[in-house]
Amino acid sequence: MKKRALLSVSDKSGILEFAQELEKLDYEILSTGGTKRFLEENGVAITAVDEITKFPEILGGRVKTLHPLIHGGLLAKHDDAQHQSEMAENGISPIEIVCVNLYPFKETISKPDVSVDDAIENIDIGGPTMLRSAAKNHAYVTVIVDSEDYAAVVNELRGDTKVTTPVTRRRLAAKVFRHTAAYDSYISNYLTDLNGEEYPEGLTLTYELQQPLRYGENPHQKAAFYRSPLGSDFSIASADQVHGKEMSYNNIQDANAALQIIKEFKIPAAVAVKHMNPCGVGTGNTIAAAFNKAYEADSTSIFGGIIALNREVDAETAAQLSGIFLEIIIAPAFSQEAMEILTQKKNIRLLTIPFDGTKQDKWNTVTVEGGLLVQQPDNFGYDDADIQIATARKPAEHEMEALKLGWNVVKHVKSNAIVICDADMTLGIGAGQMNRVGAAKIALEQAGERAKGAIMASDAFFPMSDTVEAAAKAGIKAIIQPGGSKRDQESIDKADEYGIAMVFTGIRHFKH
Ligand SMILES: NC(=O)c1ncn([C@@H]2O[C@H](COP(=O)(O)O)[C@@H](O)[C@H]2O)c1NC=O
Repeated sequence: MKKRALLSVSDKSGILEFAQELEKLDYEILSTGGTKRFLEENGVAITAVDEITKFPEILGGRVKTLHPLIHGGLLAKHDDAQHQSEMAENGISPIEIVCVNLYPFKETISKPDVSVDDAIENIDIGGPTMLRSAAKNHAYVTVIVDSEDYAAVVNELRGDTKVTTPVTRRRLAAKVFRHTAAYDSYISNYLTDLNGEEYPEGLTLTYELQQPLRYGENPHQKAAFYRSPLGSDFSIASADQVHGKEMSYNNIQDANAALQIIKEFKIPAAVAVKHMNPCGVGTGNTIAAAFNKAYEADSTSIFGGIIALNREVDAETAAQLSGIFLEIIIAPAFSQEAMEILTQKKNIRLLTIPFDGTKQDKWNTVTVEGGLLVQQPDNFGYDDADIQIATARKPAEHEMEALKLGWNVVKHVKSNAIVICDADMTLGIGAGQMNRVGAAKIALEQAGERAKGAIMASDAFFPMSDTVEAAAKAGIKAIIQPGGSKRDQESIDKADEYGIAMVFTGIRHFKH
């Protein structure tokens, strides 16, 4: 009796060649409606599954292969006497190879106007059932869920033993269970979202390997990058690397940080990042002017930095960029001339990102040892409606512009965070300090003389008036901060004493 292979696929790519190889290897091929039609049209002889089950495909395809004559053939142990006698009694023959890919549920729910009915109809039931049966019985059955595996299986079947190896069968079975687990997680997350359930009793997250990395944060740490298939489409995971060395773990983190900052700006802007903190942010009428400001903001720290720009990089900007040692440049596009200039540097990584992406991650996650924290992304930007003027003096118009810039940047600086800036560039950034006045001193020292007439932004309220005092002494003219301290009045009095304008946003932007 011929060995049997059951092929039932939604995505038909590569299936014809695979079926032809199986035919050559003398397999009988069983198939469901659409797969059968496709293969027969291309000259492959097929036995219909319903010829075996003597039961038609019903309910618009909801029931095709869910039958003991199929699942008995998939689940029977080939060397178990009891199984073999039950098979014979019930007229069941073994199926040695199963090749199934599933209804495109993920692709269906990714369509913007998908209906619930359409989504439900794209939940595959018979396919995962066959995959799971075959994968459980991988001691005897070869199961394939990914067309990438067709060639490897054919190679083994062509070998001397004419069978796949136990290691291959186990590898393919593990892949199946990963695949069906991910498939179920898309379905459960979709239904959970429809019901608006926020914190279900379990969280099933699915990621796909983007790339193994040479190492992690340090060379002795192994690492890889996984992407969220239904996640943000304006992200480092959706970047296209057009030039340069392979991205590293730290590059990915830094590039992500740079992107989150650049997203705050509609006007031409440039952001330089080091160790996940901005070291310079500039805006201007052109992208070259914006980059120039970001460079001037801190021409020391930018060395070895990661740059994100929100306009196409032109030749003028490329010429400026190429004068500095940079790790990465991210932009919506690079002009041809810019590419010619920048690609002269072999190692620099050039990334394009679709800045018109509209999908956002619904949750941010971070691991702690033994667990996972989830929270909404911090999507609050500067909003005039939040602003309350706390001091006698109101900010002047140009100070207000600077306050907006400072507020948009300080949100992305590790807490405790202080930013000194004017209306189109940062002048000093104090990041990750254990006390607020310490962050202020770092930022003010870096700004130096440039602090005179500039503004200060603070990611959280001032617990006492010492930061206002330090700001005043350096010549700061306006401050933006959330407010909300029991001792706000002391800071307000201090600002009034020095004629500083201070505004409260009511929103805190801690970043750990
Ligand atoms: N209902 C069943 O018994 C069943 N058996 C196989 N399928 C799926 O039907 C698809 C192939 O269908 P066709 O060969 O008719 O194009 C495959 O994605 C397969 O996973 C089924 N469909 C859905 O549940």
